[in-house]
Amino acid sequence: MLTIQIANCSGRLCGRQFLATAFRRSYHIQPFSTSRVVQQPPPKDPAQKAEEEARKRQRKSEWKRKQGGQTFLDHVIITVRGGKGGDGCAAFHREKFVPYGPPSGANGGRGGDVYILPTPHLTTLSSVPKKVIADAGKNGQGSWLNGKNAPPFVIRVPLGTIVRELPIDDPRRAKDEWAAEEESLEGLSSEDRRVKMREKRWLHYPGAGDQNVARDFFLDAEATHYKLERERRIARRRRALEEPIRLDLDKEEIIERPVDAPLGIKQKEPLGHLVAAGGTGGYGNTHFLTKENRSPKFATRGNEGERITLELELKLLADIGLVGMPNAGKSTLLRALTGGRAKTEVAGYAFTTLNPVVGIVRVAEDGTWEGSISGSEVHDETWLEEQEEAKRMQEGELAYALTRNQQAMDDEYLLKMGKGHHFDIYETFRFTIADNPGLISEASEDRGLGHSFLRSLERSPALVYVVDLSAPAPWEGLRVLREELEKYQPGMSTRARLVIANKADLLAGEGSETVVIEARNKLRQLEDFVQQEMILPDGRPLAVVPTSAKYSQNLDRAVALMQGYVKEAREAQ
Ligand SMILES: Nc1nc2c(ncn2[C@@H]2O[C@H](COP(=O)(O)OP(=O)(O)OP(=O)(O)O)[C@@H](O)[C@H]2O)c(=O)[nH]1
Ligand SMILES: [Mg+2]
Repeated sequence: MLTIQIANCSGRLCGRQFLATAFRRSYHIQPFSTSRVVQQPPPKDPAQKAEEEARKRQRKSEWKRKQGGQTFLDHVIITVRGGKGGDGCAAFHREKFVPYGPPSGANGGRGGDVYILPTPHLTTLSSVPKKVIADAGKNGQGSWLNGKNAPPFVIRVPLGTIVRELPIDDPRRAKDEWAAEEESLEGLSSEDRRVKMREKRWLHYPGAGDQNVARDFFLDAEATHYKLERERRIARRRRALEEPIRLDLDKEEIIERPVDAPLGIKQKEPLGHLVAAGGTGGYGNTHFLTKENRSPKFATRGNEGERITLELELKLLADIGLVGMPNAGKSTLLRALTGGRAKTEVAGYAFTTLNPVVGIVRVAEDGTWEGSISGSEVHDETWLEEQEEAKRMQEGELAYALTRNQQAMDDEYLLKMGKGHHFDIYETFRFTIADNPGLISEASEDRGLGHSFLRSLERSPALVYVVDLSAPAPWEGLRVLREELEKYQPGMSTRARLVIANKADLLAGEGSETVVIEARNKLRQLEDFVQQEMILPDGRPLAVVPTSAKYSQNLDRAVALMQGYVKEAREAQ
């Protein structure tokens, strides 16, 4: 068969291609196609696909960890600078038959302000930029056109962040704009200094510079400018000394939208707290117009924005902290307890979780908790759940699905679930619980993910150990966890109250009698170990609860115990 290969050329056909196409058409020749020659690879079987997917995810998470970008950061120092104001403009109005028009140079726009906004979905400070400079305002123009103000810059930080301004004498604090200028002028003669400072503050109409600086009118304006600047500097210093910034960002900022707001009009977004104001724009030459001087030929440049150095510290405020070896099922447990609301990755390899994640457990009067009724029964690995969801979506199953809130409002749902399950009404208690990265032996020597993330649990009143009951000797793991907690902070392990022996479902095997007896023995062995070695300061041993987080089994007891610890801790406060 005769085939003609055509070079792939986008756009119009070149001469040779045109001839080839005409030739092909007249002889009914099919174009050369690679798809007929290259064989498609055979479809992969699901097990192989799953394995590949898991490997891909693990590589990605390891890469993230090595990049250091996603590792948990709970303390940073950032320097923040408001945007510079736009320069004023020195211009005169020109028009036909008006050869000497009035001054028309307008003012510059304000530089961007910098705000700090607590954002619920963030869990670490690693995404906070270390150096923030907001945009500068636009310069003013002739024809009385003022420059545009710059947009604000919003630094997003997780809820629970404490913001402190570094004190004025702290060497880590960045210099303010005046100190920075003084440093750059060091070693210059006083005349050179004056020239440089003037250049930084003034703009002259083309060719009028020398003439301006020799005139009293300009020198008066300059003196006023310096006076205002000095006042601004004193005010700024006083504020930093008397009212340094200190924010405890533990509440989300919500802007109430009016119900009858017109459609299509942009609604206000929450900005957060102002930490550094942008510089004001410079004055155009119209500003200097007086009866005595009808044609001022100078304008001022925009002011620098405020410079400030902030110390951010993240204090996760979880009532309960989960501590366990990698893969014990901590993330699965958090997802099960929050009915899948807490977005934390679950996967079958070590160190899936890189940052602590906090979820909320809502408990009703009758002891039931939200996750037990509104979430799904099985909490599988994240990628499997995503696949399942995508499949259901494709099949159109979710087209008419009710959202969680719609469900709660649905009478049928209430009837089915019975009283006490409308959580917006019957919720009587709630507590927060933090999932953490895995802790391994010698974490204090920086093995695995180290143990610095335990800092986020320093303020948690109760800790819960999670061990894998299907492991050969779960009690060994418990010993390691306790040692690592002690190495991090002596006395920390005394806050541990409960041992969750997870993955109990794996011990059931096919359910034969011998397997069940073996499982019971193992659990008893664990309980014995805890009774002998893990004693609370008041002499009682820690409680042991076998569970299956994946299949939501026996979690009621765990929730009830946790609730008790949190209540106790709150009462003791
Ligand atoms: N059979 C069974 N498997 C479970 C259970 N809980 C968790 N798993 C599985 O155990 C593996 C690890 O679960 P994760 O929840 O990611 O464990 P983790 O403790 O958060 O692990 P790291 O984040 O790496 O410290 C996953 O494959 C889960 O599906 C359980 O109760 N039963
Ligand atoms: Mg995890």
